[in-house]
Amino acid sequence: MKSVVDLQMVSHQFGKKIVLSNITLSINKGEIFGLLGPSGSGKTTVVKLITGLLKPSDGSVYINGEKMPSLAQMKRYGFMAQSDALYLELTGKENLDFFASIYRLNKQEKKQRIRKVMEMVDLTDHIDQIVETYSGGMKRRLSLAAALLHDPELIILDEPTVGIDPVLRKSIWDELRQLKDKGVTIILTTHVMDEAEKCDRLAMLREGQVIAMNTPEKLKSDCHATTIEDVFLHYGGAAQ
Ligand SMILES: Nc1ncnc2c1ncn2[C@@H]1O[C@H](COP(=O)(O)OP(=O)(O)OP(=O)(O)O)[C@@H](O)[C@H]1O
Repeated sequence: MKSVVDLQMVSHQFGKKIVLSNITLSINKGEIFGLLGPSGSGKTTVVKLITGLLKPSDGSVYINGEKMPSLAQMKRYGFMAQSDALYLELTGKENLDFFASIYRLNKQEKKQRIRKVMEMVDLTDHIDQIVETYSGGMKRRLSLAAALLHDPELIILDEPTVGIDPVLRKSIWDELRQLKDKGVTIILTTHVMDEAEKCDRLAMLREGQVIAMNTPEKLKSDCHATTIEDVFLHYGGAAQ
């Protein structure tokens, strides 16, 4: 299977504090790969290393075989950070117009893609509303729309469904699965167990180390657990 993202013996520290230790993993094309772990376990740091926004203290990160940070690769993926990077004084549409210009979409593509992604996140009715007046969940959804805008082949989402109600969360998962079926690779972080179950493969993080990595089914059967939460407890993780 072709890998899209590779981490080779990656460690990271902030000052003297070691936050990731010796992580090696490969994420395949068309896979929904979840990073699961309690708060502070290092999920966001892994995501920042994959995006190239942070350089590992040790080891290497590759996207499509290119060592990160690679500007060419950074232009290609879609990234949704944990905190929304939006212009609050602009409308939803104006925000997406701005991102479309960064991605250099032409006028026609811009129009089509903005309509499509706003439908995907159910914000069509709020497209001309000033973002400052959006709820927290609406801002999350607009950030997701921005990450999907240029139809990327790799999507990296840090806690994408925090603050999003269960009905919309389900429809966002349906969209993510459709993208996966088209061959899009999706990496996401979560500490929601039922969301972790929906991933093709999971890496469980605890204190900066991968304590287990496999499909949710295999993780459960290997330790005779019925839930992902039990798997986490089995490997010594703390439930969230
Ligand atoms: N810029 C920084 N400087 C110092 N320490 C940091 C910095 N960023 C993160 N850390 C520390 O690194 C560790 C891992 O943080 P990280 O944000 O990757 O965890 P996380 O699993 O994503 O947590 P959460 O689920 O709460 O977002 C934590 O102990 C955090 O305090």
